[in-house]
Amino acid sequence: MAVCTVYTAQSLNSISTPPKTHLKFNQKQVLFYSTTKKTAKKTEISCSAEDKTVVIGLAADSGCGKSTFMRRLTSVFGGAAEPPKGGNPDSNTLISDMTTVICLDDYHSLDRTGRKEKGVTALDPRANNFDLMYEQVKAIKEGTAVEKPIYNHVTGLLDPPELIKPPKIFVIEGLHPLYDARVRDLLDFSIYLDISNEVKFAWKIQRDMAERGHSLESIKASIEARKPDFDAYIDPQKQYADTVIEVLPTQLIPDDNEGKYLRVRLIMKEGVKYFNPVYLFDEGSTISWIPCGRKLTCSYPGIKFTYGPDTYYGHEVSVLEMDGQFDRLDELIYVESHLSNISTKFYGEITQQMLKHADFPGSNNGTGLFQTIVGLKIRDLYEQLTASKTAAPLEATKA
Ligand SMILES: Nc1ncnc2c1ncn2[C@@H]1O[C@H](COP(=O)(O)OP(=O)(O)OP(=O)(O)O)[C@@H](O)[C@H]1O
Ligand SMILES: O=C(CO)[C@H](O)[C@H](O)COP(=O)(O)O
Repeated sequence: MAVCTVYTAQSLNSISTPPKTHLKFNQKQVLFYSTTKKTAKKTEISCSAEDKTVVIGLAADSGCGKSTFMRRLTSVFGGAAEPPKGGNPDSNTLISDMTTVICLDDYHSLDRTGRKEKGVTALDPRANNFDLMYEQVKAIKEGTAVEKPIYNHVTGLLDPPELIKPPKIFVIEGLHPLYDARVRDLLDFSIYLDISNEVKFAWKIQRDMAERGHSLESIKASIEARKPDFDAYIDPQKQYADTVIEVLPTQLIPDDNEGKYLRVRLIMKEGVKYFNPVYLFDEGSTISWIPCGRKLTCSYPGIKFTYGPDTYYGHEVSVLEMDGQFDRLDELIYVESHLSNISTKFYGEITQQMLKHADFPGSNNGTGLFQTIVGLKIRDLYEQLTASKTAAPLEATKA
């Protein structure tokens, strides 16, 4: 355990000005008065800065697989994610032992009627309260609980707020986690799910017709109505993401428009602290690999992996791509054993995770595979970040 030197007031009651900084030590909030150093009492205590919350941002349009990704991510950290106990049954929050996932729809400043009256969509920044989003994400990151609003998707109204306590890993998912520069700067890691229009359309039709009773025409109309704001406010966020999962129609079947087979690209930014991009065979080389053969069963149209360096919005990136789908998920171990920097804790962990959630959408293709890999990379990043934060105060004391 690191040792921290803390200057506390002799008596907290004697302090009339607001504290400069809040630090969290051994589960307790300690007020740290850097400006009152002369009069304050100097104490050395063991300090556990590992309590600090790591903040992850996941951006995507509605119906693009955020919930599915979240289920894979929270599973990597263990324990099931549940809505807050005894809270609003329409809460959008999911809590597990290590993680709390909030949906940024809760920062809509206009309810459904308000948006209709003003003629704006939920994607429009004018329908969202970024000041509050920033204040509350910052507070959580600093270890302070917040009363977060709830946007009720059933009624279309803003409900009374719910208490959110700082977890170890705080995930903010939704339309705008990377839109506001202040919120963006609070993120320790960010992901953008980039689903091409063709694929988005196929997924939305499948869900909204089967589960929500919408007609094909109304789904088409809703996608068209959102498109200008999607292009203006949501899509540009992908340039800021540390990792993008891009989902496109297959190239294995010429002019395919059935949407059954997908080409999925994992675009990983180089130079991100605590994040080493995954590679296939040889780091930095350009590789094309058709693994179908003795160890991997592939029916038509087969499977193709590619890997190599590229640039994305002016950033150096590594891109791992999978086109096609697995016939047998247990054989994924063959592919896993050829990937490096995957941040697994034991041989076959990716395959085990994929088999565990074989019923989730995308488990037989690159969407499930890459979401699982990103989950493992986030766990690794969390472990490195907390280890470094624990060590950091000791360094400060030495200085
Ligand atoms: N990887 C995938 N492969 C195939 N279909 C998928 C995949 N991911 C999601 N879908 C489809 O898209 C639908 C929406 O997925 P999900 O609920 O995870 O998205 P979401 O972004 O959380 O949506 P919303 O924000 O509207 O709640 C699912 O019901 C499923 O039909
Ligand atoms: O883009 C969305 C993100 O989930 C929703 O459409 C937005 O939050 C508005 O919700 P609703 O349609 O339930 O009023």
